[in-house]
Amino acid sequence: NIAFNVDEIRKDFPILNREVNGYPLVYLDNAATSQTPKQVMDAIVEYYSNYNANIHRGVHSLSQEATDKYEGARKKIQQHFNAEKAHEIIFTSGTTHGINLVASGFASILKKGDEILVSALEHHSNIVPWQMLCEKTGAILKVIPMNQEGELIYEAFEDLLSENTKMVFLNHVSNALGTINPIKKIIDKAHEKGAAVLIDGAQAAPHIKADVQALDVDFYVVSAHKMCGPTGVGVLYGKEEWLNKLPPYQGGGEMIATVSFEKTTYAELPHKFEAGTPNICGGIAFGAAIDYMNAIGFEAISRYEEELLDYATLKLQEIEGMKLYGTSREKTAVISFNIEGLHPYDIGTLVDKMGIAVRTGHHCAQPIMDFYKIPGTVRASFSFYNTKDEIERFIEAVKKAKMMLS
Ligand SMILES: Cc1ncc(COP(=O)(O)O)c(CNc2co[nH]c2=O)c1O
Repeated sequence: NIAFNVDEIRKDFPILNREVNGYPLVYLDNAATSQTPKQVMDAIVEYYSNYNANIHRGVHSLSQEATDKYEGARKKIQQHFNAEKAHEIIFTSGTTHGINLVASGFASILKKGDEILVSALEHHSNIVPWQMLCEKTGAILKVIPMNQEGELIYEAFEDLLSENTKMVFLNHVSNALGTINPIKKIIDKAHEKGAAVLIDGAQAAPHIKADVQALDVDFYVVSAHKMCGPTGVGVLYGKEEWLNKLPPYQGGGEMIATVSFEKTTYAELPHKFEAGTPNICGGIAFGAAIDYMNAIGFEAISRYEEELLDYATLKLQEIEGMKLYGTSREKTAVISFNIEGLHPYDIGTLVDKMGIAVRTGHHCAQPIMDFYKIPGTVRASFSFYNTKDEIERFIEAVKKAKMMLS
């Protein structure tokens, strides 16, 4: 890994030099989407400049080149997540697509009265597909509760588990609070009851290098745009045994072996789940993003982001009326907060006038806001290319916004 030098790293992100409302941009909305280094942009330009062609089955050289690069990216992603086989990596359009693919597949497995467990910390994209599945199958959705610190209550999870539990799904990291969930413990416990586990890794992927074999997880989903890649592409990792049990998600080209009006047979993994022309460039650029982050190193990224988180937390807590949500000791560099008597939306709008980009609202995690009985929060989420100077500007802007609103 290269020595961690944030000033050198920032040179890879042209957008960080721009101004917003006459101020230098301070981008602290990384949990929504990360910024894109020029190494990833170069991979996109290179694809469309030199080897854009439709993949698989093409007999011409350009198609073979594009296919090799696309399948090469799949292998890179397989190695990154330490999947046993490349065909356990299914390209998707992102986390939401991956979750819907699995939930849809379980419609042919679950029956009335089966139970599926979801955590209270989930993003809507890891709640709604499962509610739709329950509507279809008569399965019962049960919720693993959270505590005031924004952590799952493990004992309650154990109590909810029963012989009827067929699936457990939760995020590796909460997008609204930053809480890192004890997923290995949960996976092992769920497997004791024979339940399959899907982990939503969208928010973990930019901070933690998940090892799917060590976790023994059944499904793990991520989006490229959370980890320096482009939007519109992600992957679903699934254990081969599980992916072979699920029916195809979409019908069309690529996902078939033979088609006749009498009978159609489906392709082997991974193509069974990859109908139609995929986001070829997106998949290749995702591979470039993984190379980029691994060159810096997740250990170095994690250490640096922890420094940023501790510093920002300390400085925010100096502000009178500050209330932080998500105070687990195990968390990534995400801070959700409110200031007594002020609406998060007003704070977010005012700091934007000073060039600071944060997100306000329920963050597609309304059950968490309901738990805390609040309409939403201001969420600042940091990445390895943010600096302490930017945190100081952010804190000053919050203080100024508070003054203007009081
Ligand atoms: C935990 C989690 N799961 C799933 C998703 C959906 O990912 P997508 O399919 O790539 O959209 C998100 C996106 N989270 C956010 C998107 O904008 N602000 C956020 O916090 C997320 O944070």
